[in-house]
Amino acid sequence: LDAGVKSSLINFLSKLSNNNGLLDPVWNTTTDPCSDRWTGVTCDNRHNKSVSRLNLTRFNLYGSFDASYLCNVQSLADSLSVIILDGNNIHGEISADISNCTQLLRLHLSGNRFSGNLPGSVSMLSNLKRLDVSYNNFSGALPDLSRISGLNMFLAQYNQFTDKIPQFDFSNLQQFNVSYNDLSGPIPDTQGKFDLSSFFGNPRLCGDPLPNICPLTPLSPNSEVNKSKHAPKNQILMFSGYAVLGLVVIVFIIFWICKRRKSEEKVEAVNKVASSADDSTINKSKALESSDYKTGESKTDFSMNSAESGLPSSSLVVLTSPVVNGLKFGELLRAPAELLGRGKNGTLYKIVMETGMNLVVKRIKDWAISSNDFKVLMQRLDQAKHPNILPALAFYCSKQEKLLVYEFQENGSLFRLLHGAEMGQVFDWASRLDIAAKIAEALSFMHQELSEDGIAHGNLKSANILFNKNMEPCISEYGLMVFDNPDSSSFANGFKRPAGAITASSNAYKADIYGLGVILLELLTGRPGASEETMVNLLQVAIKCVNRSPDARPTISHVAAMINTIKEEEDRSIVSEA
Ligand SMILES: Nc1ncnc2c1ncn2[C@@H]1O[C@H](COP(=O)(O)OP(=O)(O)OP(=O)(O)O)[C@@H](O)[C@H]1O
Repeated sequence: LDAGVKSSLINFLSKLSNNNGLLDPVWNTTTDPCSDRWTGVTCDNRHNKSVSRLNLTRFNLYGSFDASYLCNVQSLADSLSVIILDGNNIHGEISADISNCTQLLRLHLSGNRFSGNLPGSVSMLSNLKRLDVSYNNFSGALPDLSRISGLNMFLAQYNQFTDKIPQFDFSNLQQFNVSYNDLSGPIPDTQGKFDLSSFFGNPRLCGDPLPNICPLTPLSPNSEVNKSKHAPKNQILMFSGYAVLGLVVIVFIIFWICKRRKSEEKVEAVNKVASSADDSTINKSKALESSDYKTGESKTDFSMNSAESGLPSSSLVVLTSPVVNGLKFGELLRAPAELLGRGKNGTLYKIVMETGMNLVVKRIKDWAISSNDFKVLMQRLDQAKHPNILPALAFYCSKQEKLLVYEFQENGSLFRLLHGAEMGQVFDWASRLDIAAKIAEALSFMHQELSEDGIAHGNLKSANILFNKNMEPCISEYGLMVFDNPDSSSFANGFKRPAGAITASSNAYKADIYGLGVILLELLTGRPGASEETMVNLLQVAIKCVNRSPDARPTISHVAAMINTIKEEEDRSIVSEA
């Protein structure tokens, strides 16, 4: 390969010092990126052996992304169609040189610490199909990408973008998300293609599909009405109306904040004396463990017991979720409930709220964790957000009772899909591989994000992979590490968990890898339809994951990278076959 390309790649990587030395020994001047298969580099051998893809997902890269090394070297820029740097620790700004990578189809920078503006020069990448800058610290206005007519994915959630949403060519966009930024003003007409979840978390955005209606814009000075002789008087009246309205809103907000503070103080006081009150609550509510929840009209056993005990409604902590704003404990208790399952970790109930929303309450038994540690754990988990992880919406904790509230997922679990009554339905190989890649990515994100806190999933299995309303797989019940006696533990699908799969929290990450391996085996042992080579490759990954020795199991970043490579090879072969 061209020496210039090789040295640009090495220079590019040298700016991204690698913590665990995974790439450095492989990428060096004495080897060839294509013939020696540099990690993360894919070549197009049909066109004079040129570098077509760079996928360095989760390689612990730390440093800055210097686009000039990739995009200012003509022969590299002419062939590079994919740059994926998801899930690293890359910081700094993206230089305008990115626009010289004119052949780019995919630019994925999700889950890093990029900051500054997303440069306007991105809009010159006219071939771009997918742009993912989500989960970073980008700020400033979103660039105008309306000229990129083929763009079908734009993800920018969880940044600090400001100003209005510019015009996009929504007719081609299939995925669009700008939630959790600081955008303002009216949402452009998306042709009804995207729902609330694409825009949530921007308090100053308004208009469809958000519930808040945009305020009427003041008439322009040239409008006919303003030309009338009463115009100045009308304007004064209108603006003083706005001022009065603004004042009322401010007074209301101050009043509301004071009220909230007061109730928070109350909660703290209540929590301090909670232990004695809680004990009596639990004793009462424990009685219901013997009799199941009843669905329907009448009050549930749970509601009666808890109501009697006078449990403070404020003891339910609602996390930062737009889904259940203002959820009250009393509402949960009053709502009809249905027993979904009794697992080894506790009992699960489906709750139908008055609003029609379906929630799930997980009641964990005998978890020897202090209320304070539980709160810290829940808040930490709430900060590590990933689209394929089902977040808890709220939690309640007392000395012995821990409750967790989740959104009910109508589409069921992977376990049900693979082994349940619906197993006859079409569930092709591409979907299985996609699920494997997404679960591995999500778990990799969580392990990395929570590595300092030592929080693993602890009970990863196909019954805990739920499909959301878009049939995206989501890992549920993350972080509820209720460890059991490893000898007695087996998976519902018949795979035996080996002794040592879960023994201590230090080993819990490896237990997650084991759980993932079992899920991969479940995905593999379903119906055929895949290319044999791809299945064998995935099988090899699964076998590595379920190694009896926890130390011999790969890390999650390796697993995610291996599955991604398999998926990309499969995608490529499908494209070339087509
Ligand atoms: N949020 C949810 N929405 C819809 N179904 C759910 C949700 N959470 C769990 N389920 C399903 O409810 C059933 C019971 O869940 P539960 O967590 O009690 O079982 P389990 O995973 O076997 O138990 P444990 O986690 O204690 O080992 C499972 O089939 C699970 O897939």
